[in-house]
Amino acid sequence: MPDRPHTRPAVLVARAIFPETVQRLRAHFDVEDNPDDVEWSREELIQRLQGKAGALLTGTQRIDDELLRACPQLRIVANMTVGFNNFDLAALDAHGVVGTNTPDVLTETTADFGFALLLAAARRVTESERYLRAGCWTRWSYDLFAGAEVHGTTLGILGMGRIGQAIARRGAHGFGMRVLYHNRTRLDARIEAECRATYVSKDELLQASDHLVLVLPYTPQNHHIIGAAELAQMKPTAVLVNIARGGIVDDAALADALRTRRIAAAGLDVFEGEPAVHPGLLEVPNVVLTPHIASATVRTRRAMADLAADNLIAFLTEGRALTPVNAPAVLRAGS
Ligand SMILES: O=CC(=O)O
Repeated sequence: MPDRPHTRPAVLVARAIFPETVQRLRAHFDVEDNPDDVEWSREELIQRLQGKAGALLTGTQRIDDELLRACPQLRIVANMTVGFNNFDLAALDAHGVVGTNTPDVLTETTADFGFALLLAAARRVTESERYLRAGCWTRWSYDLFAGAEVHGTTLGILGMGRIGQAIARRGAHGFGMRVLYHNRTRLDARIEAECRATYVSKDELLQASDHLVLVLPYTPQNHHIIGAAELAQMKPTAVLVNIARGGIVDDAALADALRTRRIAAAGLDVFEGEPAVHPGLLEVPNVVLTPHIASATVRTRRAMADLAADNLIAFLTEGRALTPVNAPAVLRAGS
């Protein structure tokens, strides 16, 4: 009997990423990539996924029952993000498809950025830079862009996973802050001690924090977990930082709270419906706005791309994903 021709698995890289990472994938797979970073419609994505066993994604492509039905050869979807709210996990499980994310490699970098936003918003960095660039700075005055203190204040953290803990360590050990946190489950005493963080109820967190950083995953339960009622509980001098996901904050309510100075300022890296930004947020001066870049250092983005690629390689060549987010009882058969 003639040997069956050896076919390599085919994978799709849905967005432009580091060429070196694509090269690494080409050593194992037939790769279709998107070097020009064309914005594919969902229909086009589904069409390009035909015959593909794996896909490297960037967290914005919705992977659900409809897509998985239409792509019966797909066995693994590898996000180049730690968040995976683009995956319908029940659908992945039902179709025997593994999803992966990129935890750990971005933890410290993202925590740095949380602090960058907190400091920038509290100390009015971007607002004062706009003033200077506009040629408005004519002389020193005692209250020019006087902002809120950060060191020695009370830092609240909503969502105490890996990134939340890295922020707590920066606050407690670097800025001498008292750290409060609220999380779905309380951390064990060793981690609390290491982060010097105290568990409190959500209401206490909102009321007692001088500044509040949001680092929780987006789930239906967390939709608008910070809305008008929660903002009303915060101190009027507080700064709110969102490096989690759009949709966790009700952006319309936040724009209103910033406009009326219900809270002092905000630093936002993620938005409901991004890349669109609520017009009310664009109108107020007391908010620092960045385009979803909390993990964007060159080294970290390389590590994220590499980990997503390593997940595809490990799973499609050896049958084990490195950082899976689900464990389907039955896996889709390989082709
Ligand atoms: O938002 C970015 C990520 O989830 O990694």
